Parts: sequence; C-alpha cells; structure tokens
Amino acid sequence: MANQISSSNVRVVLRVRPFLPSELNPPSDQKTSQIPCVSILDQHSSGEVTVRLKDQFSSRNECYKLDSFFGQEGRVGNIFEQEVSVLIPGLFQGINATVFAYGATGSGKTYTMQGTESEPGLIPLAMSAIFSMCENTKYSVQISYYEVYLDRCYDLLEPKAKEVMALDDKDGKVQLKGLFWASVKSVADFSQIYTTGLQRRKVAHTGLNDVSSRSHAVLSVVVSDGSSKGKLNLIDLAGNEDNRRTQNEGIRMQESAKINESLFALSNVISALNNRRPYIPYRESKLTRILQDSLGGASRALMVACLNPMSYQEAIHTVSLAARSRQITNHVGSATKQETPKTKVDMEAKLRAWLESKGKTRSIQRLDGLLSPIRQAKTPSSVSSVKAQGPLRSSLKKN
Ligand SMILES: Nc1ncnc2c1ncn2[C@@H]1O[C@H](COP(=O)(O)OP(=O)(O)OP(=O)(O)O)[C@@H](O)[C@H]1O
Repeated sequence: MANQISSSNVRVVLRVRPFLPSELNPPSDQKTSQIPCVSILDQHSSGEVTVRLKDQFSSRNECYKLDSFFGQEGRVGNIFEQEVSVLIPGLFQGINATVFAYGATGSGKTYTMQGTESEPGLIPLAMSAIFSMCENTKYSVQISYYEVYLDRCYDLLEPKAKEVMALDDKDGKVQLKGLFWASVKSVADFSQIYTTGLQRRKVAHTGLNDVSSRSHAVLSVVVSDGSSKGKLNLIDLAGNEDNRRTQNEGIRMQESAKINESLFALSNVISALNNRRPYIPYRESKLTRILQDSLGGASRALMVACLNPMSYQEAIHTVSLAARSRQITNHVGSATKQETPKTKVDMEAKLRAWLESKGKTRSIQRLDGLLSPIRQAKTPSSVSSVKAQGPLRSSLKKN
C-alpha cells in the first residue's frame, strides 16, 4: 500500500488505462503493439516506484520515479482507497485538498474522475465518503462547478453570459465573483446537480478522442461547520495535445494552445512547491491563480497522471511533466544505462557504413577522431554532452 507520508507537497501517481476494444482489434494495415509502453522497474517499500517507458518499435526507453503506480488491471477504487480517502478527514479540520487528473487526450482522465455506473470515479467516491463523515454532525456541504476554457472561468451550475471574474480580495486572496454555490444534502442530491453541470461542459470531437474535454473542469466541495471550512477541488484537466496528431485547426488549435500553456503553468507551480522555492508562479495562468488557496501551505494535493498504454510519445510527454512536477527529477534507471551504448554503437555503425558507401574516407577519419575521447568516458553525463557537440555535424556537411 502506498505510503501517504511524503516529503513532497504534491503526490504524483501514475495510472495506465486498459486497452480499448478498438486498440485490441486494430485495422490490419495499422502498426500496433499490445504490450503496454509502461511497466514498473522497481518498487520501494515507501510505495515510490521507478517506471520504465519503452517504445515497442525501437530501442528507445526512459525511466522516471513517481509516488505510486496503478496498472491496467487496477480499479479507480484502488486509487481512491490509497490516495484520495486519506485527504478527506483533513477537510473537516479546515485543510484544503486538490486532486487533478492529468494526461493526454484519450488517456482516461474523465473516466478516472467521473467513472461509470459500474465503476464509479474519484468524484462520486469522494462525495460518498464526505457525506458518510457528515452524518450526525453539524457539518454541511456546498458545491460549485465551473470550467476554465480559453483561460476564462465559466459557471457550470448557474450559467451566465459573462465569465466569472477572479478578483483579489482585501487579504490578497482570489475570489470567484458571482460563482454559484449549491447546498447539497446527500449523494443523490449531489448527482442530480452535478449531472446537469456536466452536460454543460465544453467537449468536442478531435482526431484522438470522440468526446474530448476542451476545458479544465473544477468541482469544488466545501465542508463547513460554521467555524472551520475545508475545500476539496476535484479537477478533470483538459488533455495536453500534440497538434500534429490531433489535426486540430482554427478554434481547436487555439483551445489546444491555451490548454498546453495552462498545464505547463500548473506543472511550474507544483514543481516550485515541491522544491520549496520562495516564489510560486501562481499568476502564470487563470487555473493556477484560482487554485492558489488549495495548492501550497498546509493544503494537500494529488496529481493522477493518466496514460494511454499504446502511445509511447504521449506517455513520455505526460510522465516527464509529471515527474518534473515532483521533487525528484528524471531518473535514468539501470536499464537505460545498459541500453544507451547499444543504441549509440548502432548509430555509429550506420553512419560509418553510409560514409563508406559514399567513399568519404576523410569524414570517417574525423568521425574516429571525434568519437575516441567519448568512448573513453563512461558516465551518462558525458554521453549527453556528445549530443551538444556541433563539429560532428558541421564537419560532415562540408564533405
Ligand atoms: N479504466 C478504464 N476502463 C475502461 N475504459 C476506459 C478506462 N479509462 C478510460 N477508458 C476509456 O478510454 C476512452 C478515453 O477516456 P477519457 O474520455 O476518460 O479520456 P480523457 O483523458 O478524459 O480524454 P480528453 O482529454 O480528450 O477528454 C473512453 O472511451 C473511456 O471510456
């Protein structure tokens, strides 16, 4: 079981969704692999894991450290029990918390947060736990539900023509002026109000997901007994997108640019918090500005990085940003260390064969001259410094 006592302010866990039926039976002309691009390399007794991302069609692979891992066979209920349920008692003591689902489009963020009838997501599970704790107490529950779309905030419970303004109050705290708060008394009450709001969320068909969320949807739940007040934000982030793959154009492209910008800003904030930097860049985006009271200080947060098991490139993008958000930066695992030289030798051999085929003997001599000091150096840092050297390329060009 994952350890909840973490040195980081924001825990970052990984979730890999199962293969979809369309992925298990792809068109015959499509090159696919049914081996997930991510696996666990190493698990520490604290729950911390080293995951290995591997491209099934090449020898590329990278390793990252994260706080916990939930594989394809895992259920959303496991994430709730291990990671989210522990945040709920704190709300009753006035400690705010935030849970984000983060990942590429189609990676399972909405599924993780909302779930289905047969597999409830983190939102219904959290609400059910909150209502159980409220029973026979003075505590009451209020919710607001809004989306951040193109860096503007819109109420989903009581829609207005205008955006909801984020304004600083006299204490310097951000307030969402005019945002509607609904009192909810039971899970059934909540479901009815939330479902109405859900239908108003901006979704669209993109090249990668039939129902793609185009906004960050924030459900805020306030638990209060009159004197103490704790807030839980449950956030289904819009997917980070590679526009070369989505074939987005026009408004879709603009949405995508704003989505990517705000996710980067979020990662900067989390990284600054986890690294205990004196300045936290909350003002870089509307999303981080709004969440300022729930990120940092005594607040607790969880980022669930969701992965599509089929897409190595997306997985690298998601996990590298998630790992960067965490205190521990990219970690090169032993498997990578062993495989890197093999890849490099292949490249050298290919280059040499090509030069030989062109009769470029002088270039081969230069290549040998350039590579000989590198062969002597064995550390990964010296390998990366090879990439930074320009002379190899320019000397070949001149020939
Ligand atoms: N654990 C799971 N079990 C079964 N199906 C899943 C699971 N997770 C995700 N899926 C399916 O994968 C598809 C994509 O999931 P989802 O819509 O949640 O992605 P998303 O990350 O929210 O995408 P977007 O950012 O575009 O909104 C959906 O068809 C969903 O039902």
